Amino acid sequence: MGPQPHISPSMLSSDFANLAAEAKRMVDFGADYLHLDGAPVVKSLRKHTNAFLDCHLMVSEPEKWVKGDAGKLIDEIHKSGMKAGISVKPGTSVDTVIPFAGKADMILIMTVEPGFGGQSFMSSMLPKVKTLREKFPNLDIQVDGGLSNDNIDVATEAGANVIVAGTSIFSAPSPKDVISNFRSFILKNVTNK
Ligand SMILES: O=C(CO)[C@@H](O)[C@H](O)COP(=O)(O)O
Repeated sequence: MGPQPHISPSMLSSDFANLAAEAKRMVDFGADYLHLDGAPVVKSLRKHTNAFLDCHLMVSEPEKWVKGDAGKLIDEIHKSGMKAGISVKPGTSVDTVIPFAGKADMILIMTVEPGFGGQSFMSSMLPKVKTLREKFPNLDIQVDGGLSNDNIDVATEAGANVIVAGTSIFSAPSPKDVISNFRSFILKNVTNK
């Protein structure tokens, strides 16, 4: 059996004035993780929802600011009791994260330029996912940006098992159905492949 499904609604698309309630609603709909951009949001949410907040500290673009020492940074994050992930933006080659994939708990392949929700999914990023999945059959591989029922098939066929989605979940008539659909594609194309 391969990596388990993890659906992670992006709270960037939630009602910020009711963040804790929104988070609880997503968990009730079946979310496994909550995706939060920015430390202040994490801090505020922790006050209310400690029980189900699974925190990954994502190291973005490691080669640009850690100068090749992302491995040490991952060790420090682990020592502090958190999981550590690494993310790569669309313009960055997947080769930059391969050296750290055995150490990191998760690799995030951005499928939009980071910044805001509602952008179009970049299918041209899927070869990066495929490369990682071929090399690391048990790795948690996350995709983030423009994910919806229209592209969950190709994203999971490439090997993604952690799905971040804002617009498609929060604007759906039934967020629960979207989360459940994402999960069934991951199970079929990754976990039970
Ligand atoms: O961090 C980001 C964008 O920078 C994402 O987490 C978005 O929030 C995803 O939103 P959708 O593309 O699913 O609307």
